[in-house]
Amino acid sequence: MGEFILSIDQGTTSTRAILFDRQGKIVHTAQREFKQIFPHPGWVEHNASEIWGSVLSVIASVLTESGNQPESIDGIGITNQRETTVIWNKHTGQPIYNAIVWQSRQTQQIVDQLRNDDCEDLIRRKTGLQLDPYFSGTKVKWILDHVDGARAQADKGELLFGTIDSFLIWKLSNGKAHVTDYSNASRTMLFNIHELQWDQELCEMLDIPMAMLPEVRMSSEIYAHTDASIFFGAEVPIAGAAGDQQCALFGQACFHEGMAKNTYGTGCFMLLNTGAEPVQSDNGLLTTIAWGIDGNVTYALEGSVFVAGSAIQWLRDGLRMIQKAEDSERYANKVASTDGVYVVPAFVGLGTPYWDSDARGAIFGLTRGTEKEHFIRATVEALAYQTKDVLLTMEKDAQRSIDILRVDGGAVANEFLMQFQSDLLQIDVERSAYLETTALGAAYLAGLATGFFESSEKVEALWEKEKTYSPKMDTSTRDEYYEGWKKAVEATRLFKL
Ligand SMILES: Nc1ncnc2c1ncn2[C@@H]1O[C@H](COP(=O)(O)OP(=O)(O)O)[C@@H](O)[C@H]1O
Ligand SMILES: O=P(O)(O)OC[C@H](O)CO
Repeated sequence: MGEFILSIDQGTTSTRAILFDRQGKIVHTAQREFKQIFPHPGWVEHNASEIWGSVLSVIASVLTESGNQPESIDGIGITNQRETTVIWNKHTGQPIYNAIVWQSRQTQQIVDQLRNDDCEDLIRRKTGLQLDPYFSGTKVKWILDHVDGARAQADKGELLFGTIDSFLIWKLSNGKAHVTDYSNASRTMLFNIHELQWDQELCEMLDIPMAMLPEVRMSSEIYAHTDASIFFGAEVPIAGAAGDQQCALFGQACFHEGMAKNTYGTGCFMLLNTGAEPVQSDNGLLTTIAWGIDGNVTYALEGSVFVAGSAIQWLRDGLRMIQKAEDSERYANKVASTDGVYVVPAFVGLGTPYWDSDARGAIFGLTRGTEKEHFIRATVEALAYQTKDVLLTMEKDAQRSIDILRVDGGAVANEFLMQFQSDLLQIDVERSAYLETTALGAAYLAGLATGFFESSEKVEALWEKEKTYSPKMDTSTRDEYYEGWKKAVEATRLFKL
């Protein structure tokens, strides 16, 4: 048995490789950013070959920098930015187009057509998802429709589709396994989450040959071994995979019905474990699969905010108001409030509960006295307001109150944000001792399959809280702030070009 589990966390902005020990502690991390491609306004793409290169490079770095051999790895867990769509040639392994990223809006027309054809209800019933360009199905169709010769190749069975997990497992195993897990399949808009299989009617609706689709497996099982020629001479079991938000739920040990977490990364994603039964949402939440383990599937309700940490990146890279993401906290703390300024970062539309893909970002409440500090504070606060929108919806749909929120992701380093979040929600916000809960979740999934981790009970006992933020703001101020936010969102949605 090896000494470590290797987690590969393939996120929207960077790829990480992390070695975990038996206590779930990080032994070493390597990270690499890759290019964000914006071919047109609202489109977001990645070069899938560059992503594959980044994966190999972080694996090499984590091993060499920590002085470990590939043989010391007991198993590999993969977690990924979800919905992002790759189509590759099964003979050459070459992607036929850039990966279309989950945030991208280039399939809006396909979505509009499906809406006109009255498919929205059917899609929601079968997949638990909203009809939106966010999900993989319309992205697959777009690539097949737009890349010269792609449809003919697909019909001949020469092309494979996968979310990033699937692509990486195929690459690492040198084409031996074309698989995905239940959590990732549930984000494609092609998977029937009740029957637990690809849905022929949806595939026909989108003109997608089913032969392109990966086999759907448990989130914790050995899918294949790495090919020695690729994995530095070793054949290591690839033993776990799940979408990054589901992995964060697992890494936060939210194993029981009613437990919730919110991850503040590029976007913000709140997931509530709803147990063995799917809960249908009437208010714009997604019904999704959390994971499949030991032959059983667990469901979750999810609220998705498209722009969260990326709004902070926009302050840094687009507006050049800050030099580093962490500067946002210092500036936010320099003023006592935003003085009535609201930033609604609807850069790629609005997700839960609005699902308004035509909305675009807006700023309200500017006066001659507005300073950079107010603007920055309002942008940070927007992460918390969007989270409140989601939490209120979740409480309504799940018909239960959420009394504690476990949080993780890059932006939870921001103490101002955490306190403001607790104030706005009037509940305790618990920051996990492990900020890399996504990668940890993937490590647990892989380690449970190989026997590296003994049981989910043992894993649950490893969870540790680093800090609790409790509400301090008086309720009238909180209500006044939130009312202002709701007006700002309403006004944002009225403005359409
Ligand atoms: N101190 C901070 N305050 C606010 N946002 C932050 C801070 N540190 C990092 N971020 C944001 O967190 C995001 C990175 O988080 P991460 O969990 O690594 O995201 P992802 O997995 O989506 O790539 C970036 O968008 C960054 O702007
Ligand atoms: O890369 P992240 O962490 O922002 O996660 C992206 C989500 O999986 C998109 O659904």
